[in-house]
Amino acid sequence: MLRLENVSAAYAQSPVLFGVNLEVRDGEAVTLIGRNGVGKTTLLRTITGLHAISGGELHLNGESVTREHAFARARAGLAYVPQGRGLFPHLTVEENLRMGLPALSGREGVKREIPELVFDLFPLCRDMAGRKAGNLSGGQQQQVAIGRALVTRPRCLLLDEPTEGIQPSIVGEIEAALTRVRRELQVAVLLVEQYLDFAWAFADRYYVMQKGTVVESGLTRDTPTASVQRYLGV
Ligand SMILES: Nc1ncnc2c1ncn2[C@@H]1O[C@H](COP(=O)(O)OP(=O)(O)OP(=O)(O)O)[C@@H](O)[C@H]1O
Repeated sequence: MLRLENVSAAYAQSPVLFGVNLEVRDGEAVTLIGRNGVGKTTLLRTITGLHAISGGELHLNGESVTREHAFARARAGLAYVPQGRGLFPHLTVEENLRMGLPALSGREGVKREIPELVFDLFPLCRDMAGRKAGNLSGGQQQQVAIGRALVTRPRCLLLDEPTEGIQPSIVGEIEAALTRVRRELQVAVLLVEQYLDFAWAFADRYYVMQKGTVVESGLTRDTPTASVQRYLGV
């Protein structure tokens, strides 16, 4: 589905990612963990095309998209929920959801409307359709942000710390919704997360990043969270 080979990226003359190798297979849930500042957000932005790749190769569905722009990668099935949700606070929930629709242009047989499943997974997207997104709670905004990403009918969803600043009861709802997304839509997920219990409950496999590169990977079910906690400690 998604394969990174030796991917590097930099901010001006400062390298931040060094030869990252990572794979997310069809329908798989993978979590990427690591301390603040190791390059997780930069990696997600590099995958989406929002940040320039300076070396290596990026494959989507078996084809190289290394030189494709963000819009082409979205059309090829990538969707991204950024850290802090990235909603437009002065637009309504419905207007935010509709922002995902342009990525569908040119895709044959796909109606340019919000799929019913988004309302089914996140009923607040219908119940609060006319409310300004900026007036919603953090947990509600996160649900709208995931709903907006699903509007593009992605095959691979990239999520940057969806539990950040969200109360535990809502984390459970988000986990349940994402599990349904995987099962019912066969969407693969790459989840950047600091909340290990959530990441381990959700993901099949994990990667650990340190200083801009992957230093460990494995199956979550074979690896107690205690053994990777040291990578997140101060
Ligand atoms: N716009 C930018 N310009 C210059 N350097 C940046 C920029 N954004 C991030 N960096 C630097 O790149 C490195 C990686 O940052 P990044 O945000 O990708 O890490 P992260 O692992 O996602 O951390 P966090 O969990 O805090 O978001 C850090 O050293 C950071 O200071």
